[in-house]
Amino acid sequence: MAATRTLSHTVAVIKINNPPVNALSTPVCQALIKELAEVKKDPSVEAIVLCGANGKFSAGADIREFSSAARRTVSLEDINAEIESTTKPVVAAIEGVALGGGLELALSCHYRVAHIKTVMGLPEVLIGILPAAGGTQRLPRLIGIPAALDIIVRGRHVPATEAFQLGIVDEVVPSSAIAAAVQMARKVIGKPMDSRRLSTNAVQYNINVDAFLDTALEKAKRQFRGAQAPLACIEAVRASAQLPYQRGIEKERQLFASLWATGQPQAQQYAFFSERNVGKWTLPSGERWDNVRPCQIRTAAVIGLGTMGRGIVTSLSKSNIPVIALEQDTKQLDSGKKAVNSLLEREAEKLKKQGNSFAEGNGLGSVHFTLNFEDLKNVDLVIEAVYENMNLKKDIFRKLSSIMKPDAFLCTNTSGLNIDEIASVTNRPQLVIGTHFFSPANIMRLLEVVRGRHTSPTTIATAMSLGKMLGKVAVLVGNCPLFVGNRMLGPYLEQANYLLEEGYYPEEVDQALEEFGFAMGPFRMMDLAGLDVGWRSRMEKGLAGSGVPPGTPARQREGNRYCPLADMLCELGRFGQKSGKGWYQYEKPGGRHAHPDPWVRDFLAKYRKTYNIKQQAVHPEQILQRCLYALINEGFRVLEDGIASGPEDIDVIYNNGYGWPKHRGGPMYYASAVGLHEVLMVLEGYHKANPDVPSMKPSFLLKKLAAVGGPPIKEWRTQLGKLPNKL
Ligand SMILES: CC(C)(COP(=O)(O)OP(=O)(O)OC[C@H]1O[C@@H](n2cnc3c(N)ncnc32)[C@H](O)[C@@H]1OP(=O)(O)O)[C@@H](O)C(=O)NCCC(=O)NCCSC(=O)/C=C/CCCCCCCCCCCCC(=O)O
Repeated sequence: MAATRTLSHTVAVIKINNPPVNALSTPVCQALIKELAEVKKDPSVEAIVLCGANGKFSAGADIREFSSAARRTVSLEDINAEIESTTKPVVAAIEGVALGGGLELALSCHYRVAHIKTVMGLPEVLIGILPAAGGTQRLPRLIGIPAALDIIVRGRHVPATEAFQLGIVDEVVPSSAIAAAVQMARKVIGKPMDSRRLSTNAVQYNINVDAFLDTALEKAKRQFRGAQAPLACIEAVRASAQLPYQRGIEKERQLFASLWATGQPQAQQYAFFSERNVGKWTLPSGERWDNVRPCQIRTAAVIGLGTMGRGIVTSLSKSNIPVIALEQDTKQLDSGKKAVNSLLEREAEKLKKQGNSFAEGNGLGSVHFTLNFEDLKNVDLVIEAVYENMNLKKDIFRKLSSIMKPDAFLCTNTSGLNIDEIASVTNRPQLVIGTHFFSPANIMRLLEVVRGRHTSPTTIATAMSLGKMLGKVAVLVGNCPLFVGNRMLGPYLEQANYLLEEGYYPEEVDQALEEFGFAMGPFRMMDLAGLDVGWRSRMEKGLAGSGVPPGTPARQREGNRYCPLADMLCELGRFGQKSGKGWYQYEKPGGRHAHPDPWVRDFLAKYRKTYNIKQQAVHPEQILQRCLYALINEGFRVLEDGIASGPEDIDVIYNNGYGWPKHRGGPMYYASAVGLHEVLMVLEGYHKANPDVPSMKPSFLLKKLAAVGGPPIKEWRTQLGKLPNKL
C-alpha cells in the first residue's frame, strides 16, 4: 500500500509507504489524494499527521518517473495546495530525510516537527531541475530570500537543528517525531491557521531583491559553468518576491519546462542513477555486491604523509575510523602531522556547524603518528600512499607482508602502477587491492578500486564498502596501466599539446574546455598537478631525457608523432604552480592564480619556427572535438578491454574525479548525446590525415556501435556482453 492511515484519538496519521526512500511516485500521490479526501470529510478526524514509513519522510518525487513513458498524472503542487487549504490542521512528522518534493510536501503542512537526526533540503538543482512543487515559492515566504536561495541553489542537505534555527521546522525532537507531531496536532486543533498557510503570506525582505539576485546570478554563471538549473532556481526565487503566489507557481512550471528542453536534467539524472549503479559491482565469476560480505574495518593505517597521504588520513578520521599515520623520518612526520591536524581542525569546525557533537559518536577518529612499522601490525587495513615508484612500493609491501596480521588488507594508492606486480612480493595477493584516491583526498568524491589478478571478492567488497564509509563513490575497475581515468586523460592531453604546436595558446585551449564546463582546462590542470610528474614518467619510459635513442627526431617517438613541449618546459625548471612557472606564470612559487605568460607565447612562436609548423586557425569547436573525442575514443577502448564494466562507470569516474561537467552526464553519455556517428566521422577524418597519431584511430567498439545506428547508452551493454571482462 502506497499510503496507510491510522487514527490516534481524533488525529489521523497518514503514512507514506514506498520503500526504500518513500519517493512520491504516481501511486503514492494517488493514495495521498484518496486518504486526504477521506479524512477531510470524516467528522471523527480533527487534525492530521503526515509521515513516512521506516523512519524516512520522503526523498521527493520519483526521479525514475521523469523519463518513463508513464508520465506523472497527478501534480505534486496540486496535492500540496490541497493539504494547505485543508481546514483541519496538518502536521508533518519528519524523520530521516525530507528532500525535494518531500520537503515541499512538508512545507504545505501547517506545522512541521523533525527528529534531530533528520536532513532536509531541496536538492533538485543537483539533478538538473528546480523545486517545481511550490518549493521556490513557499520556502522564501517562510525563511526569506537569502536563506532560501542558499538552500535551493546549492541543493544542500540542511540538518534538523539548522532547519529549526532557520524556522523551517517548528520543533526538533530526540525521540519519535510521529508521537511529537500527534501531540502538536492535538494542541493546535481550533487555533487560527491563516498565517500557517505559506502561500498566503508575502515574502518578507529588507534588501534590494533585484540587486541581490543579479549578483547571485552572475556568481552562479561563473561557478556552475553552463549548468542551467541554478540560474532557473534564482529566477524562480525572484518570482516569489515579485509575483503573487499563483503566478509564481506558473513561472516555476515554465522554468521547469525550459530546463527539461535543454537536455541537462536527463544528463544529470543519468549521472544520479549511474552513481548508484556503480556500487552494484559484479564479477564474471558471479560474485556480486549483494552476495559477498565485506569485512569490518575498525582501524586503518596510512603510509606516507605527502599530499595524498594527508588527505587519506583526514578522510578516514572524518569517518570516525582510528588511523595510524606512518612516515619515514621525523622531519616528514612533523610536517605531515601539522598538515593533518590543520585539515582535521577544519573538519571539526564543519561538524560543529552541522550540529554534530563528538559525544554522539559523530566525531573524528583518533590519529596516531609514528615512525615505527611495528605499530601497524594489528590494524585491519593499510593504505600505502608513497610516491609513484615501483621499487619503493614493493619494498613497503614486502615489509607489510611480514609485519601485518595475516588477514589485514593491503591497499595501494598508486595512480597507475601494476597492482599484480605489487601484490607479487606479498604473502597474501588475494588481500591486495588498489585504492586510487583523488587529490585532495579528503574532499574529492571518487575512489577507483583496482582489482588485481588475485584480489579476492571479499577484498573487493571491503574496499568498496570502505569507499562508502568515507562518503565516496567507489568504482571497481580492472588493472591496466593508469587504470581508467588517467588512461583516458593521455590522449586528451596529447591533443591539447598538439594544438599548441599548431597555433593555439594554453589559455585559449583552457578557455574552450572551461566554457564547455570543465572545472579546469588541461594546461591549468597540468600546472596544478606538476609538470615534473609526467616528465619523470616519460623519462622512465625512455620518451624524454637521456634515454631517447640518438638521432630520434624531436617530434617523433617510435615512428609516431610526439610533442616535446612539456619536456622542454621541465628542462627549464618550469614545473607549474610549485615553481611559479609552467604553462602559465604565477605570483610566486606555490601561487594559485594562473596568468598567461608572454614568455610562453614567445617560446611557442620560436618552436613553431624551428620546426617549420604553419600556424593554423583552429576554431574553439575543433579544440573541443579533438580533445574530447580523443578522451572518448580511449573510453571505448577501456570498455573493449573489459577494464570498466560499463559506460556509466567511466562517466561516474569523470564526473567525480576529473571535473567533467555533470550537466553533460559524463564523456560516454556526451558521446551518445552528440551521436556516435558524428564522433566516429571526426575521428576517422583526423586519423586519415594524421596516421601517426594512433590514439585517434577509431576504436572497434565505437565503430561497432555506430554501425548499429548509435543506440542509446543504456543499450550499449548488449554489445559489451560480447566483449572480455577483466574485472
Ligand atoms: C539521501 C537519499 C534519499 C538516500 O541515500 P542512501 O541512503 O545513500 O541511498 P541511495 O542508494 O542513494 O538510494 C536508495 C535507493 O533509492 C533510490 N532513490 C533515491 N531517491 C530517489 C528518488 N527521489 N526517486 C527515485 N528513486 C530514488 C536510489 O536510486 C536507490 O535505488 P537503487 O539502489 O538505485 O535501486 C538519496 O537517495 C538521495 O539523495 N536521493 C535523491 C533525493 C532528491 O534528489 N530528491 C529530489 C527529487 S526531484 C523532486 O522531488 C522534484 C519535485 C518537484 C518537481 C516535480 C515535477 C514533476 C514533473 C515531471 C514531469 C516530467 C518531465 C516532462 C517534461 C516535459 O516533457 O515537458
